[in-house]
Amino acid sequence: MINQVYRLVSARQFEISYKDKSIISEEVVIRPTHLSICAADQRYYTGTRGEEAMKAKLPMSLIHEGVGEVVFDPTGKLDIGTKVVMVPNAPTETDPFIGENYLRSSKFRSSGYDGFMQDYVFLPHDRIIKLPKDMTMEVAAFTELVTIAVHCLTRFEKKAHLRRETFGVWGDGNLGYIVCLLLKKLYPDSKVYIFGKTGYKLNQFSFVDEAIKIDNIPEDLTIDHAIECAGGKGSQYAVEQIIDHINPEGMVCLLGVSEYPIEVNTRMVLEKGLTLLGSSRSGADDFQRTVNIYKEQPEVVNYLSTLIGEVYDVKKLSDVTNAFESDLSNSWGKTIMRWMI
Ligand SMILES: NC(=O)C1=CN([C@@H]2O[C@H](COP(=O)(O)OP(=O)(O)OC[C@H]3O[C@@H](n4cnc5c(N)ncnc54)[C@H](OP(=O)(O)O)[C@@H]3O)[C@@H](O)[C@H]2O)C=CC1
Ligand SMILES: O=C(CO)[C@H](O)[C@H](O)COP(=O)(O)O
Ligand SMILES: [Zn+2]
Repeated sequence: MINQVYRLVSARQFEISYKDKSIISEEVVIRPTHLSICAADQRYYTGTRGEEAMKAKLPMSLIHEGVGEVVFDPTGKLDIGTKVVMVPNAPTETDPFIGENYLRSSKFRSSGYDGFMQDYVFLPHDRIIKLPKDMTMEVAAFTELVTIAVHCLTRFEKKAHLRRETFGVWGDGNLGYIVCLLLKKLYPDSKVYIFGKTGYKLNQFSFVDEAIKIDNIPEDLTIDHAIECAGGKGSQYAVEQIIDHINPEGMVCLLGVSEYPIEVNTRMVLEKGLTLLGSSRSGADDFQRTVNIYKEQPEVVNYLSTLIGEVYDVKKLSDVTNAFESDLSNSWGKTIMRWMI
C-alpha cells in the first residue's frame, strides 16, 4: 500500500511524501486519531532546535505523542477498532542495565526518525498499549508526556533517600502539572510545592499543598527533593533556586530540555551532597504503567483533562500549520490534532 507521510522539510514548511509499505509483515497497522504537540516538535517546527540538528534530521514527520485505532493486525490478536497508544521509542537491542530509551542505538520518532504524522503507522506489538474503552482520547493523546513523569518518578523511587516529606516542582506548565499530580498520588502524605512564574497557571494546580511564585520564595523554605520541569534558559534559574532551597543529600530530577548548556553551581552540589538525575523519554514499560494508572485511578484522567488546550480537526496540511502556530501563542495546555487527513 502507499502511505502518505507528512514531513517537515524546513522551518514552518510541511510536505507530503509517499512511502510504499507492505502489509504482509508482523506489524500492526494503526490509523492515528489524536495527535498532540510536544515542545520538542515546536523546536523543529520553528527551527529553534539549531541549524545542525535541523540539517541532520529533516525531512522528518513530527509528533511522538499520539493514539489511534487498529485497522489491521496480521496476527489477529487485536480487534479492528481497538484504541491504542503508540510508543515512539524503537529499540534495536536490549541491555540488562541500560533502559531502552537510553540505548544510543534506539530510534525515537520525530527525532531523526519519522513521527506519527502519517496516514497509517506500522508498529510491532510491543510498541502498542491497549487503552481502556471509555478513555477520553484527547487526554490519551498526550499519554507519552505522562509516561515521562512516570519514568522519572520510577527512577527517583529507586535512587533517592527515603525522607520524602516535601517535594518542590519547578515549571508551571504541562509537565510540571503532571509531575505534581503523580507526586500527590504516589506520596499522599508528602507536601508538594509548585514553583512557577504566572498566577493564572499556578491557580490550575488545585491539588498541591502550595503554589509559589519564583520571585516570592520564603528564604527559610526547604524541600527534600526537587523536579525541574522548566526547560530552556528557565532550567538554569530553576536549578539555581533548587540548589538554594533543597536539603542536604536531596535528589534533583532534571526534565527540562535546554538547547544550550546551562550553568550549574557545582560547589553547592558538592557541599550539599546532592544527586542530579537526568531523565529523557520513556519506554514501553512506562506506557503500560501509565495506562494502569488511568485504569486504577480514573480521577487522574479527570485532572489531566485540565491540560486539554485547543483541539483542531486536521483535514489538510494547512490545518497542521494552523495548529502549530496557535500552539505557540497558547500559554496553557496541550494542543491536540484530531487526525482526519
Ligand atoms: N525529559 C524529557 O523526556 C522531556 C522533557 N520535556 C521538556 O520539559 C520542558 C517543559 O515542557 P512543558 O511542560 O510541555 O512546557 P511548558 O512551556 O508548558 O512549561 C514550562 C513552564 O515552566 C515555566 N518556567 C520557565 N522558567 C521557569 C523557572 N525558572 N521556574 C519555574 N517555572 C519556569 C514556563 O513559564 P513561561 O512560559 O512563562 O516562561 C512554563 O510555564 C520542556 O523543555 C520540554 O522540552 C518534555 C517532554 C519530555
Ligand atoms: O520530548 C521529548 C520526549 O517526549 C524529548 O525532549 C525529545 O525526545 C528530545 O528530542 P530532540 O533531541 O529531538 O529534541
Ligand atoms: Zn516530547
